[in-house]
Amino acid sequence: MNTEHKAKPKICCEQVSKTFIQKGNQEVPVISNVSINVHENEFLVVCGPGQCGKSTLLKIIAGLELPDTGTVTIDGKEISGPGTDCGMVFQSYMLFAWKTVRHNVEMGLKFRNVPPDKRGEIAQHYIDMVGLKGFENHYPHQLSGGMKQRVGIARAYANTPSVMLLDEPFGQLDAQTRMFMQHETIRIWEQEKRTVIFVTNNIDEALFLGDRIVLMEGKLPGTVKTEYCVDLPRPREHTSTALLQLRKLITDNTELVL
Ligand SMILES: Nc1ncnc2c1ncn2[C@@H]1O[C@H](COP(=O)(O)OP(=O)(O)OP(=O)(O)O)[C@@H](O)[C@H]1O
Repeated sequence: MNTEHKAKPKICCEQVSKTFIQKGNQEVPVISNVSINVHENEFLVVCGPGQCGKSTLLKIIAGLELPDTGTVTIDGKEISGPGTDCGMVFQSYMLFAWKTVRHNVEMGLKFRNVPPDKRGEIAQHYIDMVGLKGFENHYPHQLSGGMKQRVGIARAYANTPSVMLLDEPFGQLDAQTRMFMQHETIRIWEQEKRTVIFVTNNIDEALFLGDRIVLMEGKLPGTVKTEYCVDLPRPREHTSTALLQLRKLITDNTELVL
């Protein structure tokens, strides 16, 4: 499939490898020679089974882990630690239980000393964008799983990063809410375009969301097996013939159980 792109990539991972030292001083190579380019405003999905190093790759791109070998650049600048380029949304919601929706969304802005008025204005914009208007003063325990994840998305967006990294954000949601959140993710991305890397172990989610899917191998160390361009118009339907044909092509060409 044609995956050529003329513009210079926004994110370049070149030959990235990482080994962790685990219990008993055992060295566990987790990802090996992973090279991925992501283009400005592209929605890239990294798909692979559990424990193939997807989260580790995302953390390296976010600067939360450093690669042993290889480099990651964003806009040509090498990543050597956490910065403001990347917003991250995690599978476990990572909300502050004792803070309201509004204060959770304002958190990053507060750390960056944005004045309270401006913080409120920015937070409200993103609370509205994710559909939580009216829930500003609710606490996380008063929200459903999908709503909590919306807070996580609003919080990440509020810091206006140019890159959004989403690590299996809907893994804890029931099937119906998950599908709804997939629609919402595309609606939000189309409203405020960002370069997105979305990690999932679910091929249907990958096909629904991605401009391109990078498939990772199942055994450690995780490597990139292949990639597919999903050249289908949006909004997509999970059951459309074109989508199901591509699904078959992908699953026929991989021994992974996805
Ligand atoms: N900080 C760490 N120290 C030691 N080992 C780690 C660390 N982080 C991850 N690992 C190991 O790396 C391997 C890959 O983990 P990772 O979370 O990157 O995979 P994943 O594909 O995202 O998995 P899942 O889909 O199940 O979340 C696992 O065996 C995990 O135990």
